[in-house]
Amino acid sequence: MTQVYGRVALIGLGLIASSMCHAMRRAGLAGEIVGYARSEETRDIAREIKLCDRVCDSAAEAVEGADLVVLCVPVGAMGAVAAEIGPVLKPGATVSDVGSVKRTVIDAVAPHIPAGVHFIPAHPLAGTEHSGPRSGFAELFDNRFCIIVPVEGSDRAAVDRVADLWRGIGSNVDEMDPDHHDLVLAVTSHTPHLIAYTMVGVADDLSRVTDSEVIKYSAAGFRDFTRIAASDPTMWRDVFLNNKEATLEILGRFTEELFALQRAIRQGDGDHLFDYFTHTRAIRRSIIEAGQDTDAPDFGRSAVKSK
Ligand SMILES: NC(=O)c1ccc[n+]([C@@H]2O[C@H](COP(=O)([O-])OP(=O)(O)OC[C@H]3O[C@@H](n4cnc5c(N)ncnc54)[C@H](O)[C@@H]3O)[C@@H](O)[C@H]2O)c1
Ligand SMILES: O=C(O)C(=O)C[C@]1(C(=O)O)C=C[C@@H](O)C=C1
Repeated sequence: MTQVYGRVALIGLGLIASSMCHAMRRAGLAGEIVGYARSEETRDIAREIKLCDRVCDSAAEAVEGADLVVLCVPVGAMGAVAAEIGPVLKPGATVSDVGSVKRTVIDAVAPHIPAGVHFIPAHPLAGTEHSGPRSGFAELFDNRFCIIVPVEGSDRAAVDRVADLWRGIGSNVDEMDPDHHDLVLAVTSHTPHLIAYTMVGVADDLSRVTDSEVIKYSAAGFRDFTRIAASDPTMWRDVFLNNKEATLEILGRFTEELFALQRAIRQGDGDHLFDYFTHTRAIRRSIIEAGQDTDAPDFGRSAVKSK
């Protein structure tokens, strides 16, 4: 793989930035990787594990001379970081981000990007419940999507170059408009996380079932909920505060469906339950058929094909 950028600066050295470091190194996509994180502890760890070629003590120092700057901080912190680095960005450089929400990030960051610097927002659809500089791994983005969200007047060549980087990192690339991105992610990621947080909270609250019973008898479904509900609280607080409208819309629809299922259970309406579950099973099967679930065991795929 050939180099896509000379110097890449990563601001925030958590799961996503550290995975980008490993993946860029794996494919030789950057001449030099420079990093900055707000906490001294994170910077020390990054230096100790040699995550980047250089770790700087300020964001401004890290972006100096960088061809690509990627903001990898919680979405609520993007605007403040952009304000700090805006005045020292190299003319012709590109600023991108990896935030899970796009509209508010664009509104907060764009005003700080000087003329002559490109701003190309992006969102890799890959993650784990872990965070921090030690949690990253090169394969995180392999065969996942990275959605690029060009802003008005985005330079085509700059967009294509960011797309080349993400392809080099292992991802498939799509483009979307910011509001549509936020609605899609409210359905596929944000509301499901809220439901997982709630379910784990409910289990914890139920005094007739002890915590040790929940741990001991967790079947696969609940185990997945606890994994998701272990995700970083700062990141997810910021996601919900910044994707308020879309999340509330999807949550409203979710509540309506839940009430209908609740009524069907109370009234013993087996047909309603059966039809509903048949429909949702078809959705799962179409995801597997489209090859979108790389974690699904092979027997799942062949079982679908054989029907
Ligand atoms: N974790 C995921 O599953 C996932 C997936 C895709 C995108 N994202 C997005 O990527 C971004 C980073 O997430 P992550 O999982 O790598 O988080 P993380 O918690 O692992 O890392 C965040 C980093 O940002 C730093 N930071 C926090 N506040 C800061 C501030 N005000 N100024 C400077 N640095 C600050 C932290 O010190 C840390 O180094 C978020 O915007 C998140 O929405 C996360
Ligand atoms: O697999 C996980 O742990 C994730 O939650 C990753 C996940 C998702 O919902 O799919 C979470 C947030 C993102 O912005 C992108 C990906």
